[in-house]
Amino acid sequence: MTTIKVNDEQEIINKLSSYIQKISSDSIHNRGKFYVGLSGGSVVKYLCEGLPKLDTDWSKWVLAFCDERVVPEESEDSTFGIYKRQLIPRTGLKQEQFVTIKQGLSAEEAAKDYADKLKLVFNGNNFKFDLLLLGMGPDGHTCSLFPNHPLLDEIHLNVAAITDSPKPPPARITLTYAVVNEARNCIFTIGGSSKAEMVKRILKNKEDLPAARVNPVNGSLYWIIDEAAAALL
Ligand SMILES: O=C(O)[C@H](O)[C@@H](O)[C@H](O)[C@H](O)COP(=O)(O)O
Repeated sequence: MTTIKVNDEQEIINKLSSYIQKISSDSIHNRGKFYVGLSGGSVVKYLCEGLPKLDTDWSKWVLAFCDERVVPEESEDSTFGIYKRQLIPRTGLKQEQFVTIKQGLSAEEAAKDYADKLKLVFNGNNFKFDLLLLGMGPDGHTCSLFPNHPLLDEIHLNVAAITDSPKPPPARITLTYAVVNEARNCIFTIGGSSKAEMVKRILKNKEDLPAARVNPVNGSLYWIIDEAAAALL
C-alpha cells in the first residue's frame, strides 16, 4: 500500500489525475481498454475537475460504478446522474460507455441486472477492473459496505443490494470485496478534517473497518490524503 500525503484538495485532484493518466494509458496500451469503477460523494468533484484535462483516447474507456444509489437518474442522489451532467459534457465520453443500473427496479433486481451487465462487459464472472476510484465515509465505509453490516461477509455475490444503508438514500447496489479485491488498482481519495479520526483509526490503529478491508490480492492500493484528513496520523 502507498500513502500519498498532499496539502489540499487541489493537490488531491492533481495527484489523482496523474495516477489515472498513467493507469489508463497502460491499460489501453496493454489490453486495448480501460475498465474503471467510479464512486459517489467527494470523489465526483475530484473527477469532474481532473478528468477533463487528461490526454487519452476516451473511446477506450468502460465506466462502471463501485456503488450506486437506487433512485431515478434525474435525482440529485443518482451518482450516474451527476457524472452525466457534470463529466460527460466536459470529456469525449459518451453515455453508452457507462454501465448503469436499470431504472425502475428494486435494489435486489437492480443488483442482479447490474451484475448481468458487468458479465457481458467482462466476458464472464471475473470482473477485473483496471482501477477502482474509492471514497471513504467518516464511519469508515467504502462503496456501500458499511461497518458491522452483513454485506461485509458476502462471498458469493459480485454485486449486492442493500436497503438499509445508514448513509441516505437507503437503497443501493454495491460491488462486494470479491470484486473490489480483484482490481488491478484501487485509489482512495480522502480530503477534509471530517475524515481525520477515521484515517487515524484505519492507518495508525489498524482497526478492522470496511475501507481497511480493501486490499487487492494482485493489485496496487493507494491512499491519497490531504493535510486536514491526515492531521491525526
Ligand atoms: O455514497 C456513495 O455514493 C459512495 O460511493 C460512497 O461510498 C462514498 O464514496 C463515501 O461515502 C465517501 O463519500 P464522501 O467522500 O462524500 O464522504
